[in-house]
Parts: sequence; structure tokens; C-alpha cells
Amino acid sequence: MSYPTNELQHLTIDGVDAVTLAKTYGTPLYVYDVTKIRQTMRAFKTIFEKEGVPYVVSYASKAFATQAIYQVAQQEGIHADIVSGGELFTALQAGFDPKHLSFNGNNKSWDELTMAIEAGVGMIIVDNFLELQLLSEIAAKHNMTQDILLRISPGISAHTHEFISTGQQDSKFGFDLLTGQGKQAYDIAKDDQNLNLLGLHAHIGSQIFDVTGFEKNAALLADTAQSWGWQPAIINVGGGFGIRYTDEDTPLPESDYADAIIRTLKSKTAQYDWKMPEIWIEPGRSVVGPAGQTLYTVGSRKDIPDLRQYLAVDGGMGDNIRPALYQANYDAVLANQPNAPTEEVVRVAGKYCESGDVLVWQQALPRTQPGDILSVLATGAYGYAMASNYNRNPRPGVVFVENGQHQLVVARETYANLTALDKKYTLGKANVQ
Ligand SMILES: Cc1ncc(COP(=O)(O)O)c(C=O)c1O
Ligand SMILES: N[C@@H](CCCC[NH3+])C(=O)O
Repeated sequence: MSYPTNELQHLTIDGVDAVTLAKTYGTPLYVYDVTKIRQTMRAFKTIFEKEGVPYVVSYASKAFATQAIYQVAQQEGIHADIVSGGELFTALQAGFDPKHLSFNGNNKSWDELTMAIEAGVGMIIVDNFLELQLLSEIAAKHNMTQDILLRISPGISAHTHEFISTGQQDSKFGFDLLTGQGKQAYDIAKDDQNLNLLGLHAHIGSQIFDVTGFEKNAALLADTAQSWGWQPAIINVGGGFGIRYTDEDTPLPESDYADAIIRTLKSKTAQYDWKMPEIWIEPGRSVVGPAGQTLYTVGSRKDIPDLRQYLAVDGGMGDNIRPALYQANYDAVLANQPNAPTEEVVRVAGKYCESGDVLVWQQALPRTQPGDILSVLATGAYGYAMASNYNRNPRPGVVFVENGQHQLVVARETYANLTALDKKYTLGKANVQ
């Protein structure tokens, strides 16, 4: 694998020297190649446009939710899916058109649903019976009718890590089909004057590499609606398109997934003599994952002869929990010399007080020095989004790079930020009885 470099033999990210970025903004640092993000967003749209089918590409913003990414999604004419009041707030702060937001989630609160309705969120993807009731009450209070989809748990097991598989029957998400809860929800929703039921939604999981689960899912949603005597205006098959983290991953091009979904729904539409429903997809990881990388500074090392070499960097599980949580694998390169021959295999560890604080389980690298810059690749999805302040480490900043230019879009947290919400305890001894 050969990495893009400049005349200094430094790694470049969309034309910008990664070492310069590390020096300018400090490490750890999340860096996104915005050109790549736009390309992926456009690639998804192009497939639907080529096929001439109505569609919505809705970026699943849980993968990476900052004002800047909502701005890019809006510029590229795609929608965004949110799963919390916090994501909604961020999207609104970014100036994102609320009509182009959809709201997923298995336990949306009264306050979150009220916030969504008051903001004018275009679509609420209803997950359970309580939500049907709350939403109806809130919509009635606001004298309006809310567009909704029903989220179905499709009973399809996707081949991925158990914790990121969501489509199987034993799942907390969506109305269960097999026990008739989906039909029950349909009967309630279709007769509710404050709810405008437009279609069905099901998401089978994340980091999926073959198209059959998506075909089954699309077919199941169509067959289900047909069995209820209903022609839905929208079929939303969720996200989950796999990306390459290491050589072990063999993702398909975006077009393969979308083509399979379109083909399935075209055939169901013909079979049932329907008008083509609008096809919605919710890609998260595939939009931002490959476009992001995290820069770290190399620090201490521990060599255990005949066992392992640990290389420690200045970040870790607080900025990327995925290796610890899912045993996820990543590739790393030495940003100051990415194409140098490798000389040793190391485990890249972080600086957190956990043995499981690993960023890369096994990585061949040239011999490194303290102060070298290491880039862990494809960290754009569920990295910053899942970051924490564990061990009271400030979360890193985020930089967007596009066509040779760079801009800080999220500032690095300071130590003062860490205590900003703390209050001194004042009851103290006076409170002791
Ligand atoms: C309902 C829903 N839509 C979309 C996504 C995005 O998935 P991915 O980031 O794998 O594309 C998820 C997360 O798995 C999800 O739960
Ligand atoms: N956070 C997970 C994906 C979760 C998807 C949520 N529906 C990951 O990093 O892979």
C-alpha cells in the first residue's frame, strides 16, 4: 500500500501535510478529508438518479455529529438522521433544514419529541407503542399532523459483531413482526389523525459486507406492507454498508448495495402493481469512516522480549473506544514517513488506565522515535462520536481538510472545559448529623 506524500515524504491528507496539521493543532487530532465525504454522498445519490427512482439519502449522523458535517450534508443535498435531542440541537445550530431530518431511537422522551415537533423535524421514525401515544398527544397539542414511519424489527440476522447487529428478532429496536406487534402499530398509526403514516423502516445492523441482508430487508418491508393491504409511500432500509478498516475487510462499492435495494423494490413494486415507493437509505459509517483519520504523537514504549512491543501514543480509548468495545481492527501509518519500509510489529496502546486501551492490535511499522506522528486510518465514524473524558483527558479537536486547505471545526477541549460543569460541594461537614 502506498500512501500520498509530499516532497518531505510526509503523509498528505487531501493535499495537506499531516505533520503540519499535528504541529498546528496539536495531537491527538481527528482529521477529515471533506472531498472524500462529498464524493461518497454524491456516489449514493448518483446511483438512485441513474436508476430514476425516487429516493432520500439520509446521513446517519450518530456516526459523526458536529455542526460542520451537517453543513456539508446540507450542501450536498442529502438529509440527516438524528437519534437524540443533542443531535437535533447540533443540526439546528448548523442551520440544517429540519424538514430534511428524520428522528430514530428506541426511547425518545416527551421532551425530545416535543423539541422535534416544535422544530419541524420532517420525519419521525416511531419505534414503539409508548412513542406512538406520546407523539400523537404532542402533535395534537400542537395542532398538527406529524409524518412518521414505523420501525420494524425484521428478524434478519446480519453477519457482523453481535453488539452492532440490530435486525435480529431479539433486539430492543422496532416493532416485532413475528408476534404481530408491527400490524398492531400499523392499525393504531393509520387511524390516528395527528400521525401521517408514510411507510416502514428497518435497519439490519452495521459494517455489513454482502447485499443479501439488504435485499431480504427491502423485500420483507414490501411484503409486510402488502400483507396489511397497504401501499407505503416510503420504504427505508436503514444503513450499515461496510467499510475497509484493514485488509481483512472487503467492502463492496456503494453502488452494489444501492443497486440491490433498488432492484428488489422495483421487482416488488411490479409484483404488487404499486407506484414506486421513495427509497430511503441511512448510511453513516460509509459516509464519514474512510474519510477520517486520527493523528497521535508517539511517546513511550515497552518491549517485552519474545512477547510483544507496546508503542504508546498520546490518545487511546477516550478518542476511539472501538478496539476495546468491538475488538475492532485498524491500520496505522507513520505520518512523517508513511512509505518507509517496516521493521517491527507493535501493538499501539493508548495512555488510559486500562489494559484494554488499545488502538491497533498488531501493526507493522518502521522503527519509531518519541515525537513521531502516527496516523490511525479510517477513524471517521464512531470515533469522535463515541469519545469520552475518561481519566479526565480532554477530547481532541477536529479539523476538516479540503483541496489543500484546512480548518478547525471542533476545538480541542481544555482542562478548564473539564471542570466547567463541576460545582464545589458546599454541604460539607455542616451537614453531618
Ligand atoms: C437506524 C439506523 N440507521 C442507520 C445506521 C447507520 O449505520 P452505519 O453507520 O453502519 O451505516 C444505524 C446504526 O447502525 C441505525 O441504527
Ligand atoms: N458504534 C458502532 C455502530 C453502532 C451503530 C448504531 N446503530 C460502531 O462503532 O461500529
